[in-house]
Amino acid sequence: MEIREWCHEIPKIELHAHLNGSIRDSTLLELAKVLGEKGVIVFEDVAHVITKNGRSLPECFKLFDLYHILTTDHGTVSRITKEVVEDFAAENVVYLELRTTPKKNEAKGMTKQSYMKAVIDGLRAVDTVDVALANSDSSTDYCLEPLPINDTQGRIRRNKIYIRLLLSIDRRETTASAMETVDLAMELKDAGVVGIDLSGNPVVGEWQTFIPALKHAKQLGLPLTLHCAEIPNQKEVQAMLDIHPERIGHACFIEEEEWRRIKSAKIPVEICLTSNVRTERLHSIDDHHFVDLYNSKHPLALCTDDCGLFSTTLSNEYYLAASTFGLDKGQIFQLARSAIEFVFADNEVKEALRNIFEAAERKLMP
Ligand SMILES: CNc1ncnc2c1ncn2[C@@H]1O[C@H](COP(=O)(O)O)[C@@H](O)[C@H]1O
Ligand SMILES: [Zn+2]
Repeated sequence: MEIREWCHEIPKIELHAHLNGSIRDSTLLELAKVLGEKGVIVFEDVAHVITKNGRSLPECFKLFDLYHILTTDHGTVSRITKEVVEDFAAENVVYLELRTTPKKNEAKGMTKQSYMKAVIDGLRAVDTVDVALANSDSSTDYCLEPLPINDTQGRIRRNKIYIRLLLSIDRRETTASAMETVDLAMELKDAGVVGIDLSGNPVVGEWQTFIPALKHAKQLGLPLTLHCAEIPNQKEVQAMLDIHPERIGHACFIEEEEWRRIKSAKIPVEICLTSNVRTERLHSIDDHHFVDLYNSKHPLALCTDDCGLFSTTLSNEYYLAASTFGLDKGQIFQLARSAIEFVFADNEVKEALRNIFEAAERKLMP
């Protein structure tokens, strides 16, 4: 089997995917058309931006503001969640930690709670794959059991995807708003929320603003993953490491001294190759810090970040790593499997994932 196809076939774990960055282009265009007809936006202007290829980091954040206009109602939030999960499942992603920023929108009668309910409703509506969402020790309220479906030959065939949610704090938020998100994450623990992310435009916001909420999360036992060093900011990186995050994302502009800390604390790094290349975080993919981390056996996981925005898939990220850095099938499989150890879900899920990879190894490894 060709390596590209094989990267699609192997089970994969996605740890860094933003809901609104993972929307299908076709859905965005459809939503834009409706809002265009209502006169809320000018469709032609928006269509041009959605289908554009290269995107600088500042352009990405402008685009997110547009996405959020397109997706601000409960029904649309449920729809995009359902589609995003189905798309990841179609890439043989067996565990997805999906992150999203709970949003308040008074005009739409939306609260952070009702936004998250819409996300969870979207997970319930998934019908191409079995969704395992509830923590094993929780009530069965959120246990999702969609009906079996037939494959093209009429046989009943179901794949299963484990989903866990991370609630994101946007760097534009106030301390009070960030605190509210952490409390909501705690409330929704039984519904599959397993941690907190800090994301948003890296040139926006002061680190001090987020400290109370991040410390609060720590005290509540919620693991943290932080968007770290997407732009050079050594002071902030140091402060981020002081808070002992369970994982970090990107880590593009890290000085030697901080790498030493990250490596000695073995903090897993979520690597987003296409995202970093597209947003011009490095001169060439050959210079990516993946190489140093991989060679020094540092814990890392390949992730998509925003598969819609960057027109990628997790299979493609594995193929990119294989073809750029010369990894063979055995190394790629091991890389995919190693991500089990960095998921925020409990040991029971980790054990189930180990079994999935063991079965896949027998089937797919030469
Ligand atoms: C490209 N690198 C990135 N760096 C930082 N934050 C990013 C990001 N990509 C996405 N987001 C964050 O995720 C939000 C969209 O998903 P949700 O509305 O939460 O579902 C963006 O508004 C931004 O805050
Ligand atoms: Zn991200």
